[in-house]
Amino acid sequence: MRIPFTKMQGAGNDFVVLDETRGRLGLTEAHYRFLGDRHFGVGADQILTVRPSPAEGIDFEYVIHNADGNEVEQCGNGSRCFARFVHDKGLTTKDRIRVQTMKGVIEPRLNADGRVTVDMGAPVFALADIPFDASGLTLQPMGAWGNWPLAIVDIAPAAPLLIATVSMGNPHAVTLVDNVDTAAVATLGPAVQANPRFPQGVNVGFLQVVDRSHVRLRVFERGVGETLACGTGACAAVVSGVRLGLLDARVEVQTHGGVLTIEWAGGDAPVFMTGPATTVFHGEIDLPE
Ligand SMILES: N[C@H](CCC[C@H](N)C(=O)O)C(=O)O
Repeated sequence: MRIPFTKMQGAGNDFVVLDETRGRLGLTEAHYRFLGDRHFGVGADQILTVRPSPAEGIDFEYVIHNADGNEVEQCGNGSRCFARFVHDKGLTTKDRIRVQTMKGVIEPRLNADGRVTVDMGAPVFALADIPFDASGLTLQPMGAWGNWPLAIVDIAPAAPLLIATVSMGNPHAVTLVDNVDTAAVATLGPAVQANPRFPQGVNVGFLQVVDRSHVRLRVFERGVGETLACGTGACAAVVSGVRLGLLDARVEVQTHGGVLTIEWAGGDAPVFMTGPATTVFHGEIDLPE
């Protein structure tokens, strides 16, 4: 079956975008893996599928699959590209779009400067909702780490790693590093992901605080590996930094793929993410049977 697609990227996090507003394509997990494959398919970190409104007051549904073929709850950079896609394709004339994802409703807004701002909803900290299995762990105030539970996860090589866990709809573990350029992303990322205390896996963020309104971030993403940027990861990192008393309410996040601006007023306030959304090319591809 030959299908049309649009290749997009947001701060270097790249996507294949599919339009199912006029009917389902009936893709399998293997098809999503093929589309994400950088050698045998198109190549992307995630595959985003746009579907019609599922309910009154919602404009679209948006389904996200990682390159490994698994469906996931949320994608921040993808939500900006989704908004650019439906607007540029004439599927909506709205600049503020309400869209249902697996884990809630988010609201991207197209700005005059070409960037997109997304209300990503409020962060979730309850460990069971990450989910993180804290059984047998002693969670206690960790001095400078503030007075909120921090998971100490014994990660080989035999060194307890301090991480902050938070959900933006999808699971995140954030750890502080002195310099993202020398952080052991390729080894610690998979090690944290493999830890059985994350029963649904986890995106692992490596956060370097430059000052109270500027950070650098690398993320080893669930289902992909390290990406050039991770939108929900940037949200999770800034939220963790604010809760640790290290960051102000508006932070510029420098990633390998570009800059994201994250704003969070604390508590139950929603997290706002602003960043680029770029169409790279349109194409067609024959899917393997
Ligand atoms: N890998 C993530 C999904 C994509 C997140 C990322 N690309 C973003 O921009 O938020 C997960 O499995 O939860």
